Amino acid sequence: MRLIILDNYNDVSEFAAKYLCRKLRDFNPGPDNYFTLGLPTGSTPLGLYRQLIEYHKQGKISFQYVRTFNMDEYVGLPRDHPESYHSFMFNNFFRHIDIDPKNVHILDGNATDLEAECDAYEQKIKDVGGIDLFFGGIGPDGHVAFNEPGSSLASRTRIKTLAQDTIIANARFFDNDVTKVPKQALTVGVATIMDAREVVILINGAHKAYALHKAIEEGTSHMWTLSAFQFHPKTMFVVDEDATLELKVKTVKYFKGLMATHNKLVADV
Ligand SMILES: N[C@@H]1[C@@H](O)[C@H](O)[C@@H](COP(=O)(O)O)O[C@@H]1O
Repeated sequence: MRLIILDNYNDVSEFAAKYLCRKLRDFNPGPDNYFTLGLPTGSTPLGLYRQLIEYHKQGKISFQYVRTFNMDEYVGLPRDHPESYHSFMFNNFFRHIDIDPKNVHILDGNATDLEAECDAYEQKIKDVGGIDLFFGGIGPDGHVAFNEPGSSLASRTRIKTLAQDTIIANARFFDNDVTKVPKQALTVGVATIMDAREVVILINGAHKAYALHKAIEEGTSHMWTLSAFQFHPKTMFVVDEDATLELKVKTVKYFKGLMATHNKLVADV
């Protein structure tokens, strides 16, 4: 595991954006060599998306040969609803870069057969050879995508009923009215993300500090689904200072001591 501790949210976003630039440069995508990216929604990745749009404008990054798979989507929310994850992704990212919309994959929460939709999504990921890099965020209860506490760590893409904590947390996007938040979502499973060749989780804010502690300083538990990544060979957490408030001083000191090495990951961007 890598734990990158940065001063604030802007630095987290910039580090993540530079990391992807470097990754793509090294991968050198082309018509016969697409890079497959897993993407989250939520307020956390907004800074990353803004920074990537900026790098795209500066000609530092192209998404022409990138295909994407999003983590999740609400069930029953019209696709053009401003809070659907379809709208979120196109408004905040895809519309501003050179990705071909046919290379964008987002679960359809209005499919007539939701289970078939989930199975087809897993299959599509397999068919393209898996995900090279999955970016993720977390909820304050340590959920990743919509893998709520108690989700199987072997879970695959499926329908999930949202936990009350998540409904309350996401009410801010629905006029602060919990009754307007959809109660179900389609989500990739923990195992779907575990299959990615690399996972990068962005975490900021004191409200997520306890989840980070549970994820990395204690045992693996399905009550903190983020902790599953202790078994992933290549996971990186990029976090701000506030998110480390519940960590041991020893943990923080150790990883801060590695910053010179970590900075090399984003050098020359
Ligand atoms: N399904 C999404 C998660 O993928 C996301 O990580 C989480 C955190 O959102 P935020 O970044 O706004 O705190 O929100 C939702 O529950």
